[in-house]
Parts: sequence; C-alpha cells; structure tokens
Amino acid sequence: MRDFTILSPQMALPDVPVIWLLIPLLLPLVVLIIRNKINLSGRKSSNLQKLPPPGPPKLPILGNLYQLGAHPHQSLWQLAKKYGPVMQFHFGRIPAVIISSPKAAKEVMRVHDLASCSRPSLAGTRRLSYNYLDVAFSPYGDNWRFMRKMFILELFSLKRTKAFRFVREEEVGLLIDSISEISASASTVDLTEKCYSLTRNITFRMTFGYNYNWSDFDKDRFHELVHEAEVVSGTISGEECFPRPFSWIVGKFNGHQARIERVFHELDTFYERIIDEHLKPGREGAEEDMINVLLAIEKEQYQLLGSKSRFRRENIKAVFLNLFIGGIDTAAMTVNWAMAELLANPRLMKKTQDEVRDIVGEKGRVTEDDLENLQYLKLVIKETLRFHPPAPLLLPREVSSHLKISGYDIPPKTMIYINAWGMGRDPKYWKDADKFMPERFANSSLDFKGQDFEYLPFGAGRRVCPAINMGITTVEIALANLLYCFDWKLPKGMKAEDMSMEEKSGVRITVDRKEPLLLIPVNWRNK
Ligand code: HEM
Repeated sequence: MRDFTILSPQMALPDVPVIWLLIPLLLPLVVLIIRNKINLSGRKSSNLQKLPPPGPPKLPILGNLYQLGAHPHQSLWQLAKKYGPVMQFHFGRIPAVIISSPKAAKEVMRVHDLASCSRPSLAGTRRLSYNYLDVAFSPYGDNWRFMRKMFILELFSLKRTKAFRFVREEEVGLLIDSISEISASASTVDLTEKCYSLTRNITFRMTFGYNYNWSDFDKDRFHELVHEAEVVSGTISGEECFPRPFSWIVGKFNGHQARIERVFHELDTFYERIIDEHLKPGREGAEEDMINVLLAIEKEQYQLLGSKSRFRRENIKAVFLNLFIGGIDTAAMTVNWAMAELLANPRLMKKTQDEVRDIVGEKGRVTEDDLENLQYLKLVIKETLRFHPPAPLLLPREVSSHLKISGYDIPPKTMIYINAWGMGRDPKYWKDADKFMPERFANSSLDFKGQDFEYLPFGAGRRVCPAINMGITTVEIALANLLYCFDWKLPKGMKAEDMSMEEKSGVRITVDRKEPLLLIPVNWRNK
C-alpha cells in the first residue's frame, strides 16, 4: 500500500503513468464526440436543408441566460438589433425564438397561428391551472377551445361587461372618496397602490360577489397569494432550464417547487371555501358574480353529459387564476403609467383634464355613459399601451409542428416570444418613437385588437386577450375619474422633468414602473 500522507495535495498522486490517470477524465469526452459524430452523420442530409435563426453565442448549461439582463424585453430588443427580428435564444436548454418585427409577428400570429399558438408546459402554470384546465396557460387543444369559448361567450361578452358596470362605477366611487379624504388633509397618496387596490376590488367583486365576508387577514393574505401566483407562473424554473444533474441540484436548493405547492394549497383551500359558500341555500338575491355563472355551466354540462362533462369544479378554480392574473395588474399598471406620463407632460395633462371636465360638467363623477365622448382620453390610453404594454413579451407561445418564419426553420417544442414592447418603440414604424404623443393616434386607423402587428398590447391571433373590452373600460373609467376629480401635484421639490419612467426589474409576465407614484391630490371642485 502506498502512503501519501506526507505529500502536499498536488503531489499526492500515485506513481503510475499519467495516461492511465487521464483515461477516466477523457472517456466521457470521447463518448460525447463519438455520439455527436454519429448524430451529425445521421442527420446530415436533413440538417443541410434546415436553416436555424441567427442568435447570440450560447454557453454550455446556461445557454443565453447570461444575456437576459434586469429588463429581459429591453435586452432582447438590443440583441435583435444585432441578430435580426427572428432570433434564436436559449433559456438554458430550452430553445426559444424572439420575434421583433411586425412582418415576422404577422407570419407567426396570422399565417402560422395554428402551429404556433400552444403554450409551453412549465411547473408553476401546470400546478396552478390544475394541470391546464384554464385558458391562458393551457396548450392548444380541445380543452383550451372549450374553455376559451366559454370565457368569451359567458364571462367577457359585451353583455356581461355591461352587467358589471355598476361594480366598476361603485368601486371607482369608493376610490375617489378615499382619495378625497386624503386631499382634505393635503397629504400624499400612493396612487400606484390605489390603482392596484381598485382593480383587485373590481376583479374580486366580479368573481366572488359583494357579499363575501372578507376578514382582514383573508383579504391581505389573498392579495399576497395572487401576487405570488403571478410570480411563479411567469418563471421558468432552474429545474426546467438546466440539464440533469444541474436541474436536480438547482431544484434541491432554490425551493421553487415547494413555493408552487404552498401557493397552490393555500389558494385551493380558499377557492373551496368560497365555492361552498356560494352553494349554501339562501343566497337568492345576492349580487350576480362569475362563480354563479361558472357553477351554472358546471350544472348544465353535468345534466347534458353526466360524468363525461369536461367542465368540472377544477375548471372553475383554474379560471380564477386567469381572472386574477389577467385582470388585476394589467389594468392597474396601464392607469399608473398613463398618470405618470401625463404628470411628466403638463400640457397633455391639461388637455386631457379639460376634455373630461368640459364633457362631464358639474355631474360630480364620470359615468360609463360619458366614456364614448372622451376622445382624447382614449388617445392617451392607446399611447400608454404602445409605450408601456403591460405584458411586454406577451405570453410565451410554443410551436407544435415545424414552421418556417422569414425563411428560418423552427422545430416543434420551440418557445416563441413576441417583443411587443420593442416593436412599439421601433423608429421604423413610429415617428418620434421615444416620445409620449397621444396625437399620433388621432387620424390613424391603428387599433389594439390584434390586426396591426407593430402595435400588440393585447396580443393577436387565436390567443389574443379575450377581455379587451373589460380591460379597456376599467382603465377608462378609472383614469377619467382621477383626472376629473383632482388636480395632481408632485411632492415638494419635485418637477415634471424629474419623473422617472424606469421599469421594475426581474423576469415577470407584466412590468410596472419601478417607483410608486406618490402624489398630492387637490380636489378640483373645492379649489
Ligand atoms: C389593460 C388590460 C389588459 C391587457 C393589456 C391584457 C393583455 C393581454 C396579453 C398581452 C395577453 C397575451 C396575448 C397573446 O398571448 O398573444 C392576454 C391574454 C389573456 N388575457 Fe388579457 N389583458 C388585459 C386585461 C385582461 C382582463 C381584465 C382579463 C380577465 C379578467 C384578461 C384575461 C386574459 C386571458 C385569460 C388571456 C389568455 C388568452 C389565451 O391564452 O387564450 N386580460 N392579455
């Protein structure tokens, strides 16, 4: 037996020819080279015909993750300037293509919409959507078609949007009352928090009804849970990004799976309780809400199809996730960005306020009947959605069969991200693209319904947002009342030109301003 104990570590090598030592190290490399060679020769003929999109160089294991930066849509936009509007990008081992021109977006979302409108399977969305019984995260297929039809016909039809008018008007009224109290004491209001609280209250009330007896703990905890659900749904986890054994190691330490499970169980318990309450006798005469609509569909489908019904209790719970994630942040951040841009441009603020006050006169509040006359306010909202689309990369798509986009081959299972933020700021399509100018939409037929591919705040194609009317009406009624009821002052010492338009950093579906809007409201009619 050899004794190495008195040697330093570098010297602690057995006295054998070096080549024997290297064999265990070199063997895996040799196997890898041979395997690649076999693969290469096996696929030689097909590879010759395939042209992958260009993209930045990738690293082993990480892929291109190191190039993502704090604001992924901005980094991807910069990279697209170098590598082109159809760009390959690897999230670790997950292949993706980033689309950054209206022409390529049209190819994906119109010409090849069917082959590209699935969604990737990710741990967070899978669990929280009860294994894809929802609309937003569900892969393309029978379930998605059925659920989407139900969403459009039953939950977000024009009729239903109108039926919830009183909810929006009452909740905006409560918001204005609460800001009036603050204005009476000349204090500062956190308008960002107020916007989120408004859209949360509207969404919860439309979903659960007015009579739900929230305890303070319930409501606060529920708000946190919805926020956590959004974070885990928007994240590709380390386990998914990295190959084994790295995925296993990352999964062990980052706690992503445990977090998903915790959020899932807490939300599920809450959903069960609230559905049970809705099923109790004696709720006759309670305010109509979405749970009632969904329970009626469940009953109808069961009567029609018995145990073969594809709409069950879990579908209802999966829909909740879409209502909260889709409805709360998107509308709140649109109002928030619009207010920030108007504060930074006092001329535009005055013009928008003059219009609202002229048209609404002495009525005291803006109602939804007034909205169709507020033409300039509509331009302000359109411009806000161009400049600050709440979901800058939309929701990821997944390719289900081989595609050719702008001459490049895209294989099945590739993720597709559409950079709506970048295209909305591309000087090739927008004059003074980096300026906030609502007038640009004045004599333009450009609309956000998914027909104009340089302007896609709600997406396009089969996956276009099914709640555009509901979302826009909420933004309009909230913004119109905030501008009608108050003049807004910046905190002492701050000037319009100091307003920061910096975005929050991180990998999330939606992106808001980094700083909250802290403002002093002055009641316009008491001045
Ligand atoms: C200003 C408000 C809103 C904006 C900017 C917005 C934006 C979007 C975007 C960009 C998408 C992805 C489209 C795509 O993948 O091509 C989307 C999808 C979706 N949105 Fe909205 N949204 C808003 C309001 C709402 C509201 C109020 C709800 C529901 C309460 C909602 C529910 C959904 C759902 C369920 C989907 C998934 C559709 C599918 O995958 O088939 N959204 N939305």
